[in-house]
Amino acid sequence: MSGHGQPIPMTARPGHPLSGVAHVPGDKSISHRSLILGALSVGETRVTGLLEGEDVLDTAKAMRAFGAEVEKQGDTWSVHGVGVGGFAEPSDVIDCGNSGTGVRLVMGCMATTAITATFTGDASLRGRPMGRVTEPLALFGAQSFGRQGGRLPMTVVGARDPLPVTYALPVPSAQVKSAVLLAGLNAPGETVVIEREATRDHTERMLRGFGAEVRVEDSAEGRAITLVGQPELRAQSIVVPRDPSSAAFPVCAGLVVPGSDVLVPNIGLNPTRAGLFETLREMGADLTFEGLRDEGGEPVADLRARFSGALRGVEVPPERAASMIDEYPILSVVAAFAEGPTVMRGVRELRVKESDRIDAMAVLLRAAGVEVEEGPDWMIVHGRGAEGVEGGATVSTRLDHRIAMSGLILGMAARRGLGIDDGSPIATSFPAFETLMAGLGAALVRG
Ligand SMILES: O=C(O)C1=C[C@@H](OP(=O)(O)O)[C@@H](O)[C@H](O)C1
Ligand SMILES: C=C(OP(=O)(O)O)C(=O)O
Repeated sequence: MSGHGQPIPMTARPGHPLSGVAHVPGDKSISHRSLILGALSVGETRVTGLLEGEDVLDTAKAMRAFGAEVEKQGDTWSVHGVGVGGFAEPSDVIDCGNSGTGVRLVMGCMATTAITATFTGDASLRGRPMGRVTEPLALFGAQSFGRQGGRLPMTVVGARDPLPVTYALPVPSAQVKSAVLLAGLNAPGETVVIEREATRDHTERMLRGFGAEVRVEDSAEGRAITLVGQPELRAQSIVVPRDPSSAAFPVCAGLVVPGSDVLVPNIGLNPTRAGLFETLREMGADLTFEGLRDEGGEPVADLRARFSGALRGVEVPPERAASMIDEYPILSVVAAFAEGPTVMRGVRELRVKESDRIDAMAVLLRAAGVEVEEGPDWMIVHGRGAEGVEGGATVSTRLDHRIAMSGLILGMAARRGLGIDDGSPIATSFPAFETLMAGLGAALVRG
């Protein structure tokens, strides 16, 4: 839904150690893909553990607009798909709200069907670049007409006789990779995407799970993913794992709030998503993976985060960026409490998320008394270590859920707490955040 209603000012105060068990919601990336691949399949896909955040609910609405039946029955979501190439033309504008993943993946999966759809979103999404998706979609024969700079609202006219495509990603983006692969579903022959840096691989894995033929080969140019077009996707039963990007918030809170001991069970540690946890361990965090096991071919563990007061700054390897791209805002909060500088390079993509996250975090941390340096694709946070973080400010969250949650966690550990002007975007990815953090003992108030 465009817009988030009334802003919800919130304040986090220090002095309360966090303890207990935090069950975070379902993975956002896998939730979007479950609905989309279910809608492109023949038969009924049943999904449990779906993230019921605004981003994913907007994708559910979009799938209904293209003709799939999507409904919730008890704890299970049911999707009756229309099959590859079976999308109907929506009768109204598709509003993807705050979700880059939603709009880019849905554009991909309609772009090789002879229908037209117009997309929009909230003020944040209308400011984000769509050319990165419409350029490869044009190679299939799709046309697009948007605002200047490739911005929403945008109309996509699907290709009548799509051609298969070979495309080398110019940016490390799983959203672009996925849009091209989803478009390739309804093109004859083989569609190939080549990525220099491995990004999250849920689309490849799930396409295989739904019965498509997907090959992955490593070559000198990078990772080549080949999809054989026009498969009949078969409906599946999906259990969505819990989201490591949401787990990052209670985990990092446990590391920076004195006296804390927090358990976050059942978190997927797919290597294309787990870069933050590796980085935190390099910083000397008391973070353990309990009951490490294999579930559905992916490593899963219960994460236990304990405050130790012994965090040190590190240099995050740029090649790790894709595996923790959504976690830099909360990492920069942990870095503020560590001893010495934390250097983050190769993070240009942060500038085109729900907000310019380098700028948003630099402004937030400086307002809290932390020194930050930044450049086009880098940021250095000068950790305060034993001196502690002052806090005390009220900062703008810029329609960005991750900035909002990162600000509140900083406030739980800073001497004078921290206020945010609007916590409403948190509902896009983590609607239970406030209740869950309060359940651990955090002092969070509205206003
Ligand atoms: O494919 C996905 O589900 C996502 C990919 C990432 O975006 P990019 O692929 O644009 O980096 C990430 O930031 C987003 O939250 C989810
Ligand atoms: C970048 C994010 O999401 P999206 O691109 O789907 O809006 C995010 O959740 O941090």
